[in-house]
Amino acid sequence: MTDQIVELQKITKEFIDGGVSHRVLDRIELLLNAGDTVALTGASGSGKSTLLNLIAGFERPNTGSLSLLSDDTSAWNDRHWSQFRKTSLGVVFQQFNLLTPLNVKDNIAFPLRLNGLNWDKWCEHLVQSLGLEGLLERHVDTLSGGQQQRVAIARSLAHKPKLLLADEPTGNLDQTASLEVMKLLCQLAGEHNTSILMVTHSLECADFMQRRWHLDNGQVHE
Ligand SMILES: Nc1ncnc2c1ncn2[C@@H]1O[C@H](COP(=O)(O)OP(=O)(O)OP(=O)(O)O)[C@@H](O)[C@H]1O
Repeated sequence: MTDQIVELQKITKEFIDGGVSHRVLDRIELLLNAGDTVALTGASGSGKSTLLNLIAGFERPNTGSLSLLSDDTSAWNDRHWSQFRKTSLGVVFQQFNLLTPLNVKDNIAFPLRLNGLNWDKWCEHLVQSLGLEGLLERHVDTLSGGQQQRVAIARSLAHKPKLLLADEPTGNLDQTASLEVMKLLCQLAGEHNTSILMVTHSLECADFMQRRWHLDNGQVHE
C-alpha cells in the first residue's frame, strides 16, 4: 500500500483584505505519496506560501479536508500539530532560519533534541555529504550563504522526516551552487523516502523534482 503523506480535498483558503474576501486557494485537490517530489510553481501572489503554511498547520483552511500521514487534521489541536511538525516535518526556507547563537552541530542536532534522539550515523552521513565536516564547531553566523544553506538542509533532514517543505531553498545561491545543493537535497531526502514539496521559480531546480504543481487563479494544474 502506498503511504499517503499529504491529501487535500476541496481545500479553500480566503483572506479578508480591506473588508473584501479574497480567495487564494479554490477547492484544491492534491495527493502526495511517500517519496514523491513535487516542484510548486506559480506567479508571485498565487498562493504557494499559503499552501505550504496550510500543510505545516500555520494556517487553517476555510473549507475542505486536509489529511497528513493518512490522518484527517480537522480534529487536531495545537499539541497534535506540534507533534506532527516535531516528528514528521522538515522545513528549509530561503532565509535559512538557523539558530544564530548556536554552532553548526547544535543547529543540525536541534530537531534530534526535540525528539529525544542522539547524534547518529545518519547525521554523520548528512554532514559528510554536505561537506560540513570541518565546520561543526563554527557559529552559523560566521558562515557563507552557501554553507548556511547546507546546514539548513542537514537540519531539515536530521530527524528523517516524512515530509520536507522547502520554499526557494536555493534562492540565495548562484546557479552552480544552487544545482549542486538541489542534487544533494534530492539524494539525501530519497535515502529515507522523504517526500518533498518545494516552491521554486527556477525551472532548473524544478527539473530535480518528479512532478510539478502549478498554481494559477486558485487552482493547481499538474
Ligand atoms: N495573512 C494574510 N492576510 C491577508 N492576505 C494574505 C495573507 N497571507 C497571504 N495573503 C495574500 O494571499 C495571496 C497569496 O500569497 P502567498 O504569499 O501565498 O503567495 P506566493 O505565491 O507565495 O507569493 P510569492 O511568490 O510572492 O512569495 C496574496 O495576495 C497575499 O497578499
